[in-house]
Amino acid sequence: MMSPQQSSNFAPGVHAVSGLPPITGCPENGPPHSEPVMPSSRVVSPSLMDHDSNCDYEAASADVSSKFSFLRRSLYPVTLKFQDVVYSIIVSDGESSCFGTGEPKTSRTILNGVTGIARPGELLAMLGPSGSGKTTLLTALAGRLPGKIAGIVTYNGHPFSSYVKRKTGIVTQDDVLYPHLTVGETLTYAAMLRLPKELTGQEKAEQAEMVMAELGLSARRHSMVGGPVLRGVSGGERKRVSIGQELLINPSLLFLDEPTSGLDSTTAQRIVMTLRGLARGGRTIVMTIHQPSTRLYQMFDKVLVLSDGSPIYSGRANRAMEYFGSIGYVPAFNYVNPADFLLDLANGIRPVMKRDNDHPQQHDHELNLEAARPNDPNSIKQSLISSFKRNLDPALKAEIGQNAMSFQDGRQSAKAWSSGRGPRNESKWTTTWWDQFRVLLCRGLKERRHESYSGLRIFQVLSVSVLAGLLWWHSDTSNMQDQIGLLFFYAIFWGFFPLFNAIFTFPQERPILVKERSSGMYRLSSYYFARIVGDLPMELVLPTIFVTISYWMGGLKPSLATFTLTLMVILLNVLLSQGLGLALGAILMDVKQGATLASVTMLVFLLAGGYYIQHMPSFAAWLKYISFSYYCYKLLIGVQYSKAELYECGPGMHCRVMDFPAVKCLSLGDMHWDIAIMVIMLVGYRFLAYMALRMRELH
Ligand SMILES: Nc1ncnc2c1ncn2[C@@H]1O[C@H](COP(=O)(O)OP(=O)(O)OP(=O)(O)O)[C@@H](O)[C@H]1O
Repeated sequence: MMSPQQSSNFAPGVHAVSGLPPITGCPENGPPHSEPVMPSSRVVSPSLMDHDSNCDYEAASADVSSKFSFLRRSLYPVTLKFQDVVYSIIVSDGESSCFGTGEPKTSRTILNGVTGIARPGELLAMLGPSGSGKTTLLTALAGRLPGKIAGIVTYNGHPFSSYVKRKTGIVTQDDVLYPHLTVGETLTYAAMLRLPKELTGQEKAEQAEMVMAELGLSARRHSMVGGPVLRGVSGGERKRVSIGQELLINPSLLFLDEPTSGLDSTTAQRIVMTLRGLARGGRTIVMTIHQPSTRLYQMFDKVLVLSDGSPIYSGRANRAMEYFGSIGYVPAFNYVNPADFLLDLANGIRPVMKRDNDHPQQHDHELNLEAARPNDPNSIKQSLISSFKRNLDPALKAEIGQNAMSFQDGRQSAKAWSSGRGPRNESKWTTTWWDQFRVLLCRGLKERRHESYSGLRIFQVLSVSVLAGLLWWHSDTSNMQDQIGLLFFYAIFWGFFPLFNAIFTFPQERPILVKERSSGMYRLSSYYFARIVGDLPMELVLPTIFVTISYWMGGLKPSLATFTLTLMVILLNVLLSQGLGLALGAILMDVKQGATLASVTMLVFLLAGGYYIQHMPSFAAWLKYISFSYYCYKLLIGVQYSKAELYECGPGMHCRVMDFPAVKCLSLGDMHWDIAIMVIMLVGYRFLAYMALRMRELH
């Protein structure tokens, strides 16, 4: 256990002076804490510890570690311990009716009694077949699992806290990055958001530069990151960008979910080498990996092997083979990849017995033992799980037992940590609200520049405006119905268009928002305001172009004041419908559902807008009061025609516009009320969108 006092031995200032744990060269230069962990020393003697196999990598790791020395400043080494971690979920058992009602729910255990320890300077790899629970365990240890876990997980003897959260980096399996930003922009914006406000912008940019240089990304500084549909940098480079984003904060604990998947072996090796170097700098690094090569395996300090959510081994990587040998599982060949061997065991595949020609009697004895052992995969797994439980190192048990006590005692101190009175007395946010807003606004504008100024969008608006101008070419009051039709078209077109654009906003941004918010990068409010302010230019420029073209071509009142007021009403309508789109997107968080609901809503608003149906039955008349198109349409007519305005209602006859049937039924009154209602809707929809985002975060 490490008390706060003890752990303060690693306090940043002291650490900066004392430097990193020494890297002295092979064979002594193992991780700083190199005592054996598990399985029991009864099974594998500590004297069997073998550093030689790691020899080649130590020098390289030392090299990488020294490269990253610029990150030492605020390092706060963390010992991660976890004991008997159990995690279950409730699932429907699949025997439901085709309507999906009344599905029986059952509990499924994903993790079952997982125990282990990772100390500063160590690289712990979690191995296991697909679906064995590696990602779930990693997410749980990183404090990001939504449900409750049973068991004990401590960080320097304390439970998870907001302080630990800020010292923790997590790199997910899928790279969650903005595809249209360059590598340089991605890392620089991350630095601006994640590094403390005490550093100047220049210093933060320099930090991003250094991370780029050390991860070999400098040459790709100006390349787009790309994604599934947009070709950008390579998969390995993208992975390094993701790692770089976490390195910027100099995490004491770094979790990586399959950082090498999909990469060639050389790139994978380079990445693991980098991670090992980072670990040697005093960090605790935990990663999951599917099928490491022998070379990769040799770089791990510790491994934890999971089989169906239960551990079959947790301890030093270079002792795993001896451990399994000591409980009777020996590979058939001398030169087997340990990872392949462990994965076979985790899958319940018993290794073929190796024939020992020098000791045939011994071999026969082993064959007899072998015959007595279970053969089917489930029994083999069960036998391995039980062996692991039996052979847990007593020293570790005692150590974690102490931890359990400190966990109880630590509740108070955990509170102090999370309330900001922690070891470094830091506030919850590293940057101010305004800085977050500013950086997020700039980043959003850069990311969406292609979308905002896309030729296709501009072409769409230009072509519709010219078409409308031609269709309504110089319409005048002799064709009142046509002219009113143009005003209604404005209300509808500028209701649909922004609504459908806005619906995609939050469902599309959700993965990045979740990732960045869970790293405590910024407040939700600063993100939200940056997003809506960032959308403004394009939301306002396009309708302005549209109205300017179609208004004058369409022969509406040739008065600058009327034109300006018309434009204002349309811009208000645009902001309102955008707000509704944001709210629908945030509530449903699903593009398909959002688009369906939006089309139904807009159809209702269109029909209840006052143009098509002038005499609605009283039981449905209320619909028009919730339709913002109705208020917009009323305002456009109120702005266009004065009370005394006349139109040609027959050959040589003039009537009051206010008596025109389609206008009369709108019962135009004081326009201030319509404006007030639209403004209330505008604020209400946006507030609703914000609240929906907040609620989503809680679930
Ligand atoms: N929220 C969930 N709902 C349903 N099943 C879940 C959930 N979370 C995890 N599981 C299940 O738990 C098991 C472990 O999942 P996990 O992603 O941790 O495995 P893994 O070892 O990381 O797999 P892989 O190597 O394929 O990524 C899987 O069978 C998965 O389907």
